[in-house]
Amino acid sequence: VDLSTKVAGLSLPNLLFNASGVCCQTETDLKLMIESESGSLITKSATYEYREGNPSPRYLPLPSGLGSINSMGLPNEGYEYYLNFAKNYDYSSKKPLFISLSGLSLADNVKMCEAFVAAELPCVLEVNFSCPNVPGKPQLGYDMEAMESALNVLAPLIKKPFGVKLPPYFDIAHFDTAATIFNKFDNLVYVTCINSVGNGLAIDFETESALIKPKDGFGGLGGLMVLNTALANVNAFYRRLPGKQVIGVGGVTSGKEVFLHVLAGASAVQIGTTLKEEGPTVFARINKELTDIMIAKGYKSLDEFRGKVKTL
Ligand SMILES: CC(C)(C)CCc1c(C(=O)O)[nH]c(=O)[nH]c1=O
Repeated sequence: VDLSTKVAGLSLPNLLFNASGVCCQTETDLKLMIESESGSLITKSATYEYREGNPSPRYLPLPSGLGSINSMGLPNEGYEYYLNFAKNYDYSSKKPLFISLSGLSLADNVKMCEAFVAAELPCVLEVNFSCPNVPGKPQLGYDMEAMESALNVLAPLIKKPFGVKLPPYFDIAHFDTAATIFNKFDNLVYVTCINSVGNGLAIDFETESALIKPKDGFGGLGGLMVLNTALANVNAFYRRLPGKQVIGVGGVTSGKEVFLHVLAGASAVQIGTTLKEEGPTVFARINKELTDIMIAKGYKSLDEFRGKVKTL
């Protein structure tokens, strides 16, 4: 990600981009990302067919201000829309394009990957493991055997370097098991941690009602409240995946959380809830805040502190 922001003599790579799902479903959204001061952009997770998604209200910032809840239901334009976008993308812009795929079955993921591989484009493919392979079964990221067998099919098919989007893990044994699986695949070159913290429930005190309509109000949690889970997942996989990279996402509201994600080991950092609430100007603000923090702390490059979180 080399869109360096030249500020105060520091020329840092621009490590910020959108969390998949936010400001990235339509060409209009994606153009806003291209025009923003983000370093990269990623598309909304694509399924084989167009999807309307769940009924609204399906996303809300929480009254507490501590985050958000969503049960979007994978609304997207269908994978051919994003394939076409990737075919027309200006790769000389130096702003890397990531394509998120979230097939409703392994067969769908295979068909979508085959189409992108056949197109031989410079975009980077990312498979969303927060999607169940079979409706009603746990999401792929929480079914270790299914995750490994999916990778046994998809990694050789994709051939080029690719990444996976992971749900948060909360058990050290799960970090160990998942990392052992990922280390079997050389072209799996990065993991993105974390997807929203699954199936939270926001209830309004006055109305005594769930806040969002789908799934009896159950939805993925994002924003500041998931920061510490995100930092743990970034650092756990940073420690366990030598030679691979970790993209951090979760809880970024300012340069401070970006700094913490990099300390935890992140090579790039995505913004979800705060981008949804503030809009694409958030990238200029947070890039400046991060630069100011580095100047205050005397750091000249991100490598000086990436992954260098201290322990007591
Ligand atoms: C949750 C799924 C609908 C299975 C995947 C898409 C997705 C959604 C969504 O489209 O509801 N929301 C998230 O916070 N993360 C996701 O990965």
